[in-house]
Parts: sequence; structure tokens; C-alpha cells
Amino acid sequence: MSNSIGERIRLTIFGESHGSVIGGILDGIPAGVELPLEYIQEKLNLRKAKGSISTSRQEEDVPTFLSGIHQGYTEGNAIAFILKNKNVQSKDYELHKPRPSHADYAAYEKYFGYMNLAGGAIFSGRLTAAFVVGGAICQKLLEDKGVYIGSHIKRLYRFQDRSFENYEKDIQKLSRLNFPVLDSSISKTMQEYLLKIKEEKDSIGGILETAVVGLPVGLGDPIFDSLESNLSKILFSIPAIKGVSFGLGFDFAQYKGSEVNDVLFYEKGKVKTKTNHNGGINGGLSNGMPLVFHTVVKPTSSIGLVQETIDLQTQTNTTVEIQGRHDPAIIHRVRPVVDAVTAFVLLDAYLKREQECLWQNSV
Ligand SMILES: Cc1cc2nc3c(=O)[nH]c(=O)nc-3n(C[C@H](O)[C@H](O)[C@H](O)COP(=O)(O)O)c2cc1C
Ligand SMILES: C=C(O[C@@H]1CC(C(=O)O)=C[C@@H](OP(=O)(O)O)[C@H]1O)C(=O)O
Repeated sequence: MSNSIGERIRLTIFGESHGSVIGGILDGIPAGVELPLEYIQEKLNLRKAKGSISTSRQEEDVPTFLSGIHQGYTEGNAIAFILKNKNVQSKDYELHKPRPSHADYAAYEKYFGYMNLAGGAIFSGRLTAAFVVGGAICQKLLEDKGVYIGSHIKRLYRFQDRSFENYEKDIQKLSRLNFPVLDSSISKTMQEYLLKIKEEKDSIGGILETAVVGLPVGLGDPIFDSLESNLSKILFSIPAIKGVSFGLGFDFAQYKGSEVNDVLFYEKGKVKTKTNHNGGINGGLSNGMPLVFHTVVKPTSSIGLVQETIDLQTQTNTTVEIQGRHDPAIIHRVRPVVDAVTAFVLLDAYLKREQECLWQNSV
């Protein structure tokens, strides 16, 4: 079913943007893991809409845990949680006029008109709050093993941030930033431009660059369960993500093998590669170098300008002027979601690898 994902750990998501709650169930997390609720809340707060550069829909986004966590530790059973939807304004939506580039028309046909699509229903970015709760739990477990994840806005429309220089330090810096940009002067320019775009009733997109350090060699599987396959699947489950690439990605096309092969060498008994053009994955398996990938986030489809569309009632061409509260860009709010789903896939792979190592050591 499309509402659940994962092998050794499993995440199920439910709810709608304008229903009473959204929520999730995370199953397969071992007992006895210290899990401060503040840690999860910190990650959720990074996704929260803040100031004029985000949607003005204000949600508390404090999860209620129904099972699985007791006195700050995991209990070993399913971790079930809900987040309330309080600030809902369904009257903003003209449901017979599908919004260009949103899911409205395709979803109307898919569900034969039965789904209440106000607020984008299950297609809304709102559901990603539940991804963050599930993923933050996985992120905490990975950090306990020395694995750290961080993403920054590499590009917002025409503005470019610097790349990762010192992965560990940069990831640490990003964990403290609401607007995750490594070069602080560019960060200011980007946020100012976002305000201008909002005034113009328009929207912009961009590229997130994600890095993961501390991964052991051998996570993942070949063929269908490659790390690239599993990461791509979950990353594309985030609304508005339209591209994922690993390492040099599409830029590989412009180089010779001799220019981009990552040559191996020993450093103090540890195998490394001199470059990391493959972004830490070979054959679908982690190779011990930092995992590096990019995701592209499209410009928010709901813009306040008048746009052409159709009227499903009269079956005529018409125009729509979208009302309501929308993000002029969502990339800064997508960042903790990307980190969360990355943690989910990596923890799943990590738990499998632990089993493989146990078996190897026992024979
Ligand atoms: C955190 C988050 C917030 C979003 N906010 C909006 C929004 O305010 N308005 C909008 O039109 N789309 C928003 N989106 C994107 C839409 O949900 C998405 O474009 C839509 O479901 C169609 O899916 P697709 O773009 O993947 O094809 C948001 C997505 C995320 C992840
Ligand atoms: C509520 C959130 O974002 C929403 C995502 C969204 C969409 O179309 O994806 C559209 C807007 O919904 P509404 O019209 O109900 O205000 C955003 O506010 C959130 O991210 O928590």
C-alpha cells in the first residue's frame, strides 16, 4: 500500500490537510533507545511556517504520542502519533477549478470526485509534518551511532550558496539554522528576494544539497533495494520534489572517466577515495565516503496571480485567482523533511547491515 514504506522499520502515514489530524505509525524501532521529545520537536520546528517567507497557516505541530515512547525511552512497540490540524480554512478553495500544477485535477479523476480535495487533502505538504516525526526518531538513532545528516539550499531561483567544505562542521551549523544556507550573506539576499516574490504573488523553487557523514561501508543492497533506489523513492514521495541526483548526477555527462573516477587509497589503515564524485555510493552500497545528493524543489504551484484553468462543473475554460495561504517557496521547509526521510532509509539499511554482521561473526 502506498501509505506505508520500509522493510525492517515501517512508516505508515495517515490524515488530510483539512481533516482533524494527521499522523503516523513507526514500527520496528528497538526498545530502550533514549528519545527526548525535545529532539523531535526541534526537527518539527524547522518545518514550521515562520514569518512572511512561508505560508501564513499557523499550526502548533506538537505531536501527541499514543504508544511506543515511555519516560523518554522507546518501548519496542509501534510508535503511534498524531498532530492536530487547527488552522483550517477550506472556504479558500474553489474545488471545481483545479489549480495549475497542483494535484487537484489528477486527484479529482483518480478518486471519481469523491475525495474532498480542500487544502490538497492527502496531496498537501501538510502531511510532511508526519514524515518529520517518524524520520526524526530515526535520525536520533543514527546520531547515537555517529551518523549525521544535513541539507542546505544550494540554489534558490538564481541565487547560489557555497557547497559543503567541512562536512561535519557544516552539518552542525545547518542543524541550528531555520533558513539553511551556508553563506550568511547569500542567505540574507535569498530571504529578501523571497519577500519580493511574495509581494509579486509569485513563487520560486530551488535545489537542496544533502550530505551524510559517519556511514559504515556496505549499507544497502544491489539491484532493486539499492541505496539510490530506496532514497529516490522516498524523496519523490515529498510533494514538489521533481528531481534527485547522486554525487555529480547529471553533470557526469560532461566528463571522461579519467576525470571523474574516484580513486581508492589507504589512510591510516582506512580505505577512502581521493574524490567523491559518486556521492558515497557504488553499486547501490555505501562506500564509506560521505553520502551526497541533490533534490530539486519546484516553485510552489499555488500563486496569487490570475492563471488559466478549467471549470469542472461547466466543462469550460476559465481563469482562477487562488486565494488562501501559500508558501512563496517551500524549499526551506522541505529541508527537515529531506533529512527525515533520508534518516528513515539509512536506519532501515543500517539495521539490515547489523543483522548481516551478526551472522558473519557467528559463523
Ligand atoms: C512543506 C510543504 C509545503 C507546501 N506548501 C504548498 C503551498 O502552500 N501551496 C502549494 O500549492 N503547494 C505547496 N506544496 C507543494 C504541493 O503540496 C505539491 O506541489 C502538490 O501536492 C503537487 O504535487 P507535485 O508537485 O509533487 O506534483 C508544499 C509542499 C511541501 C512539502
Ligand atoms: C499546512 C501546511 O502547508 C500547506 C501546504 C499546502 C499544499 O498545497 O501543499 C497548502 C497550504 O494549505 P492551506 O491552504 O490549508 O493553508 C499550506 O498552508 C503545512 O505545511 O503544515
